[in-house]
Amino acid sequence: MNPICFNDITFSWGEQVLCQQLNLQLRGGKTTVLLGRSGIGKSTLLRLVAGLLQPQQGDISGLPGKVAWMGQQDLLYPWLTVLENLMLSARLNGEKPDRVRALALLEQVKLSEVAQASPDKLSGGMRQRVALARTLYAQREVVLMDEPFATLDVMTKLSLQTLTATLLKGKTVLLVTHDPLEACRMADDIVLLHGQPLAVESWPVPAGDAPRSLDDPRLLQAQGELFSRLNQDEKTV
Ligand SMILES: Nc1ncnc2c1ncn2[C@@H]1O[C@H](COP(=O)(O)OP(=O)(O)OP(=O)(O)O)[C@@H](O)[C@H]1O
Repeated sequence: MNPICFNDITFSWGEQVLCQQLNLQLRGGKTTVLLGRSGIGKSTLLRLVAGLLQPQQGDISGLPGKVAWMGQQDLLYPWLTVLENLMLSARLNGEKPDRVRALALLEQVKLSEVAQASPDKLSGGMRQRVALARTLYAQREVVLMDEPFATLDVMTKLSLQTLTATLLKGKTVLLVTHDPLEACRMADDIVLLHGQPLAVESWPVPAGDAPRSLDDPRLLQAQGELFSRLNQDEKTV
């Protein structure tokens, strides 16, 4: 699978130069986590990849025509059932909805029993599982995730991390998060963002494949080291 490359990207919000001739390569078929203090520019980079923003200079290469997006808000429609929400992209694209595949995905995220329910009847964690199934239904090679678990309680978050890392294996995933533990559990590659204009730093991931188990003491040690590094950045602001 192709890498996604930021080639000499310059982007400013008015006078604020967010990045200047930024170069970054994301491995194809792997999960890259972007970490950095609040306001550093993580979401802006994600939106540049999604094509929602255009750089003033440079380009991003290696992208397929369409990418999937999963954010903090699940954007489920309450007037559609869970199953209909899953298959909505097919309807919007004028394709025949694949009910069998949608039901199989609901089974993978352990929500078969609520296929005909309204999303309004589900908990926050269940709704994000529907959003994950909808992301998988779209069958995109590239998945962009902007803090998808930020609003969930810690136990729900941990189980969603495991499910997501398992089901998205093999796709090119770019995940923005504030959470060092999430990064250490889910990443194949970790990229730290510092400064303005942005500089990127590659950070070592803990041993083993994602999703990494909480039982592994190396995970908690790696989380601590990453937390200290991020804390240094906070102090310099
Ligand atoms: N629509 C906008 N117009 C002007 N400036 C913006 C806009 N969106 C973001 N910015 C600025 O760009 C910078 C980076 O914002 P961005 O949302 O990308 O950061 P972030 O790292 O994702 O932050 P957080 O972790 O808090 O979500 C911030 O200084 C922000 O104020």
